[in-house]
Parts: sequence; C-alpha cells; structure tokens
Amino acid sequence: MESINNYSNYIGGAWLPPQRGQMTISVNPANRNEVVGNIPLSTRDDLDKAVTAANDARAAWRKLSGAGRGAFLYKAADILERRLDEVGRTMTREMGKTLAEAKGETARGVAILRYYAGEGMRKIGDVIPASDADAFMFTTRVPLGVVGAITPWNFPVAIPLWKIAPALIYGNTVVWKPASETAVTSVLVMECFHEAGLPEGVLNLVIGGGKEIGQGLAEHPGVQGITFTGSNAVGKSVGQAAFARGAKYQLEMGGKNPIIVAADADLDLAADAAISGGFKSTGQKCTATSRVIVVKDVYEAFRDKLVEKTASIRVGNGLSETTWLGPCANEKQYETVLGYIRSGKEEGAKLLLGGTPPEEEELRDGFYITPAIFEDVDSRMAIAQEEIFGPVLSLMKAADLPEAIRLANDVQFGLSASLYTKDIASALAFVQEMDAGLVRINAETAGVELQAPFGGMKDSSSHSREQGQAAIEFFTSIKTVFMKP
Ligand SMILES: NC(=O)C1=CN([C@@H]2O[C@H](COP(=O)(O)OP(=O)(O)OC[C@H]3O[C@@H](n4cnc5c(N)ncnc54)[C@H](OP(=O)(O)O)[C@@H]3O)[C@@H](O)[C@H]2O)C=CC1
Ligand SMILES: CCCCCC(=O)O
Repeated sequence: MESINNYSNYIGGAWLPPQRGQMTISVNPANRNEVVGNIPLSTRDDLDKAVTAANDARAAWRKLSGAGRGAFLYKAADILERRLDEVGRTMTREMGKTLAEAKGETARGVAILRYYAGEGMRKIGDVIPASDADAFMFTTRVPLGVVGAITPWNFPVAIPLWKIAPALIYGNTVVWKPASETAVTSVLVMECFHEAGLPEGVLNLVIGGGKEIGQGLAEHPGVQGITFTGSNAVGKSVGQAAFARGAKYQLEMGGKNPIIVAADADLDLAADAAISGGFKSTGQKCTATSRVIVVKDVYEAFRDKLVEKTASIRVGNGLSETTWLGPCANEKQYETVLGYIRSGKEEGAKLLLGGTPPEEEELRDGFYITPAIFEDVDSRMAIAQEEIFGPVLSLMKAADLPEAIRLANDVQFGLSASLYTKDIASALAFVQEMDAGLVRINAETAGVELQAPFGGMKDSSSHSREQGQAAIEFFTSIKTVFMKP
C-alpha cells in the first residue's frame, strides 16, 4: 500500500502544518478509493500568519527592480519545466483531466511565468506635456500591496500562475488560496517558487476550505486586492466582502458559451470544434462550449456529424494514453452534471446520446459521465441558460445568422463565443453584435492565448481583464506625477 504524504502550507518561506492540526484528503476522481494526499484544513490563524508574512515582505519586494523580480520568475519557470511530468501526473490524479491536457497546461504555466518575467522590463508610464511649461508631468505605477488569489480546480496551474506571476512582477506580495480539490498540485507549484529562492513572505500558500480561508482572504483588512476565479455564487460573496472594505477585486466566473454554425460553415471543422470546446477537460472550462446553435439549412447534416464523432470518444482514466475524456473533477460536480441531464429530459429536450455513467466495470469507482448531446433545446430551458460545467452540449436550431446571434446573446453570461463561417460580412457582424469578452471566428470557444486580454462580459466577470499586458491594470495603481523645479 503506497504511503500517503502529508502536505503543508507555505508561510513566510517555511512549510508549516495547520496550527490546529486539522487535515483532510484529496481524492482521485478516476477512483474515489485512491487518496492523492493528506492536505491542511487551515483556519483563520493560519491565514493571519500568511497575511502578516506577506505584509512584512512588501517593502523589500517592492524595492527590487522589475528585472530583479523577473529573475525569480524565470528561475521558477525553469524548475516547473523540469518537473512538468510530475506536476502533470499529479494534476490528472487530483482533478481528472487527461495527462496530455495536464502537461499542456503545465507547459502553459511555464510560458506564463516567462512572459511576466519579461514584463518586468517594460514601461509602466507615460510622459504627458503639462500646460505649465516649467512643469514635468508623467505617470508611474505602484503595486496594490498584498494580493489574495483564490483559484479553482479546473486549471490548477495556469489560472493561479496567470494571477500570481503578474501580481509578483508588478511588486505585490501574495497569499494564495488554491481549490481544495487540487491542493497537492498547488504545493508542487509552490515548491518551484521556493526552489527558485523567492524571498520569504513574498508568496504564501494557505490550503483550506473556501468559507474559512477564501472568504477570510476577501474580508482580511491586511489584503489590498483580491483576484478570484470560480463560480458566480462564490464570486459574488467574494466581491461583496472586498467592496465592503474598499479593497480592489477581480472576478472571473461562469460561462454559457455558444458556437454558431452558419450555412456556409465547414461542417467537419465546426463539429470538431464543438467536440473539443465542449468535451475537452470533461467540459470543465469557463470557456467550454455548451450551446451549439446551427442555422437550419445545415442542421441535420451537422447534427449527424456531431453525434457520429462524439460516439467514438473514449472515456477513461486520464492517466491512460487511450483516454480522450476523463472523469468529472469531484462527486459534487458529477452529481451536478447528472442533475442537469435529468432536467434537460424533464424540460422536453431530446437526449441523442451519452449522459450516463459508462458501463465498463473498471470505471465504476470514478466520477465518469459519457459525453451528452441534447437537441430540441429551447432557450428558456435550464440546460440552455445555466452553466453545467460538464460534458453536455445543447443543440439549438436558428432560422438564419441574425437569429443565431440573438440566441447566442440570450443568456446572462458573456465569456466566449465562436462562429464558423466563410463569409467576412457574417464574421464582422458577429464580432460587432456578440456580447462576449472572447469572440472567435473558425476557432473553438476555448483555448485562450496568454498574451491577450482574458475576461467576460455580463455575469461572467467583474469586467477587468486578466493575462497579457491587461493584467497590469488590476495589479497596480497609476500615479500621475506633476513636478516643478
Ligand atoms: N469560471 C471558471 O473558471 C470556473 C467556474 N467554476 C464554476 O464553479 C462551480 C463549482 O466549482 P468550484 O471549484 O467548486 O467553484 P467555487 O466557486 O466553489 O470555488 C472556487 C474557489 O473559491 C473557493 N471558495 C469556495 N467557497 C468560497 C467562499 N464562500 N468564499 C471564498 N472562496 C470560496 C474554493 O475553495 P474550495 O475549493 O476549498 O471550496 C475555490 O478555491 C463549477 O460548477 C463552475 O460552474 C469553477 C471553476 C472555474
Ligand atoms: C477558466 C477557464 C480558463 C480558460 C482556458 C482556455 O480556454 O484555454
């Protein structure tokens, strides 16, 4: 029997167990009987210690040059790259995505670290001519101070790093609360920063329950900025807590992302995009495709292609090379997805295939659901309006492109949206009229690029942007300086 490791918090440069000694377990969703590790159930005492360490580290970290801070990020990137296979395997064991996707995400984390390391040597202000000829006016930027990062389980390396790396490079110190689901993965990422020699207190990891540590971060008077990715319900409470005490906050939340298939679309490419966008990572991306809106002229031909391709998807343990679709990340998500499949049928949609646990005996102990496709989906149904965060696609028929765009906009979310067409005018109309932060032509709804702004409209976001050079807007404050001799 393989021994189960105990994992600790990382506070003030030291690996520390939770002060009250409470621990819980991280479980493999491919086999609920497999424990990945024993993880801390930290309390506010641990959080206070981490916030104090982060505040104590602020002055020295801020005094470093951007290039000086960047040197630590380059080192962490090299170490993470060296440990890519180990981090990928741990991610798959903790939240179920296939090993290929987990290693791909870890490589993306390496690239994010290197991108922001370089940002430490780019301009942070402008010289603006003053009306007073004897004056010198310019802008500069200063860090917020201590930033709290609350991160989800679906991208347990890329999302934390696209928050932590810009926070650090722009001079902030950080207290990171990872999703409990992927706590062991977060420890491995933290080990890379530790090995890179990051000064103590600059980055702190506190593992614990969302209410205790996540809400505690949002409410903490020693934390000047909160960056959150996760559900709308939690995001709302985090934002309200931060707003109540005047802290800056950034929320990236759910999506209900459409792909529109126009009459002139390449149906094979569009079907492949719907499958990749809708089922990769078991549909557990905020950018995942969930609604497939097809212009009626090509509806039957497209539907048949989509069903035929989906039927060949192999479901299994993400560590197996033959697996294309892994389990849901945890039992809560598994039950949520099965609940939406029930409600889809109850509301009158037709389940064309999938939506059940697989029959294979060797998969009985995992949270597996076969990829599901509904048709006859009305825009008012729950499966057309609510984020499912699982391997479920809802087919909808539109009379023409204008109606397809209207349907695409007929939700409270606005994160990502795709259109498959060969017509430039259709593409430009879609870009103009689609209310989404990510608008993609002949490309799936998922798969954002780290150098470009990322974020949603409507209920998907608190309307800042992450990633790329957009990140500087959240992690700094602008000072306008006016000088006279
Ligand atoms: N937009 C996106 O990228 C994502 C969206 N989601 C959505 O969230 C749903 C559930 O996924 P899940 O990971 O549980 O998302 P949650 O919003 O529940 O969790 C996201 C993060 O918030 C923490 N958290 C939980 N409760 C609180 C709280 N009261 N105050 C502060 N922080 C809290 C979690 O900690 P802990 O893990 O300890 O509970 C985790 O670190 C999914 O079905 C999906 O709809 C989820 C992930 C990413
Ligand atoms: C939370 C969602 C992250 C989106 C990552 C992607 O689409 O590549």
